[in-house]
Amino acid sequence: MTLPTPNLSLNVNADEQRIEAITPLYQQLLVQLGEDPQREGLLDTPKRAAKAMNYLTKGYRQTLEEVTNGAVFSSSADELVVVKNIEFYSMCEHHLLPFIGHCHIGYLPQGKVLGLSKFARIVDLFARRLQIQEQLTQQIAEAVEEVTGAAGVGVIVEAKHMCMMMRGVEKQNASMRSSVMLGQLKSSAMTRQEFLKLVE
Ligand SMILES: Nc1nc2c(ncn2[C@@H]2O[C@H](COP(=O)(O)OP(=O)(O)OP(=O)(O)O)[C@@H](O)[C@H]2O)c(=O)[nH]1
Ligand SMILES: [Zn+2]
Repeated sequence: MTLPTPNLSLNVNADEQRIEAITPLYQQLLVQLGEDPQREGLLDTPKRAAKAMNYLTKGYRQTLEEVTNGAVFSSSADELVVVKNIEFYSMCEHHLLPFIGHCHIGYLPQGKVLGLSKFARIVDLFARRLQIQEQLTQQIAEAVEEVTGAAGVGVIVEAKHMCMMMRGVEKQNASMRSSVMLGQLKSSAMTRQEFLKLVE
């Protein structure tokens, strides 16, 4: 029996086509920066940069269904579950510079739990796009709520933004913390406190 692989090859072709289209744009960028794209060290740079950018935005080409892959299990657990310190790398949509940090996710299951690794996959699904931190936080929370049907979801994201460190105000120690609380984590101060204490 032959295994069906049409989707995979379609994706590979789409990636290759995108990289091919982006490569000359990076070549132009090098020229505009005053560089010589023909010098030895830069010969493969436009293609490498295009590949890197394709990877860093791969979340646009994935869906929640794909990344969670049906790993939702029946469970009678109904106490707060917390996954802490999920690191991520994202790209600020204003400057196309990285922002880097970690994310804590808590949820109150009601009949269903999600496979542990899938929380990290959900974070990357949205982090691997052009983002602002507040939207990233909101999208992660809504996705966890959608997949688990949880009675409450809390997400905290803490990150350092290269656009604020390498340029602009050049502050090296400032970090940004954003949170989104849904359902019982929003309505019950006690549950929210429990979540905040667990991720301290
Ligand atoms: N709220 C929020 N702001 C962000 C995020 N990433 C970058 N920014 C900010 O977006 C703003 C864009 O401001 P502009 O004045 O249009 O751009 P700019 O001249 O490059 O700003 P400076 O960084 O102050 O030099 C800046 O204040 C950035 O710090 C984010 O994830 N969330
Ligand atoms: Zn920025």
